[in-house]
Amino acid sequence: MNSWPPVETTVPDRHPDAPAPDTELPEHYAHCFGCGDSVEHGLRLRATAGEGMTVRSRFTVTTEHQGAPGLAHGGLLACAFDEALGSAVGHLLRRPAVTAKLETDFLRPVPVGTTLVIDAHLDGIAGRKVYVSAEGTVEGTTAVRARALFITVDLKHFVDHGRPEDIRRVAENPALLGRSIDVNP
Ligand SMILES: CCCCCCCCCCCCCCCC(=O)SCCNC(=O)CCNC(=O)[C@H](O)C(C)(C)COP(=O)(O)OP(=O)(O)OC[C@H]1O[C@@H](n2cnc3c(N)ncnc32)[C@H](O)[C@@H]1OP(=O)(O)O
Repeated sequence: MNSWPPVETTVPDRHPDAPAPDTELPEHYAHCFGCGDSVEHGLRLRATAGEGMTVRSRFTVTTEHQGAPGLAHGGLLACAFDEALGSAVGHLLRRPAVTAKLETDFLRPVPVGTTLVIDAHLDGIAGRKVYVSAEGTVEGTTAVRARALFITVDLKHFVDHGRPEDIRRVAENPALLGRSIDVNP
């Protein structure tokens, strides 16, 4: 295994306004495939702030998430980790960030009907680069591990690159962003 983080980093402080440990975290966008309740067959991850620089997420695999018969699709497992890792970065640092790199190790298949518990840890920060890793267990056995690089961005990133009609819908109804993101900070 290569050393991690791959560059010199500092361990960031938890933002003073980060949710307290044991706080259930809200969906960050109603139409997010990872956490949004409005997405019929989305992953609907649920997350809880942990101690220190950690967040625990849970993904229950349904029949809509299959790759092979009865087993979760690997791409959707990667998506669950993207969401879980991004949630840790966003909530603990209280800064918008996007995934630049995501790597996953699939150690065991994840069956339909099981709940993958994803423990994400913010490992280090170097300028705008945020390094974060996670382990996913099913009934106590490690099934997937992931590491990612997130880059912090301004809210302008989403305005500049998002589809205008979706941006307009959010501007008209900020509740679509749940309670996570203050659009007028
Ligand atoms: C507000 C409060 C929040 C509250 C709480 C909210 C909760 C919220 C939960 C959200 C949960 C969502 C979880 C899903 C998150 C997605 O799915 S995000 C969607 C997928 N990702 C994307 O669309 C990103 C697409 N890429 C980009 O837009 C641009 O490439 C980036 C990432 C913004 C970087 O571009 P840039 O700003 O021009 O910066 P750039 O100089 O290229 O890179 C910066 C540094 O990163 C390095 N870098 C960039 N890419 C890479 C790479 N792939 N590999 C290695 N190094 C890289 C560069 O080398 C550079 O390093 P240094 O020179 O500084 O040493």
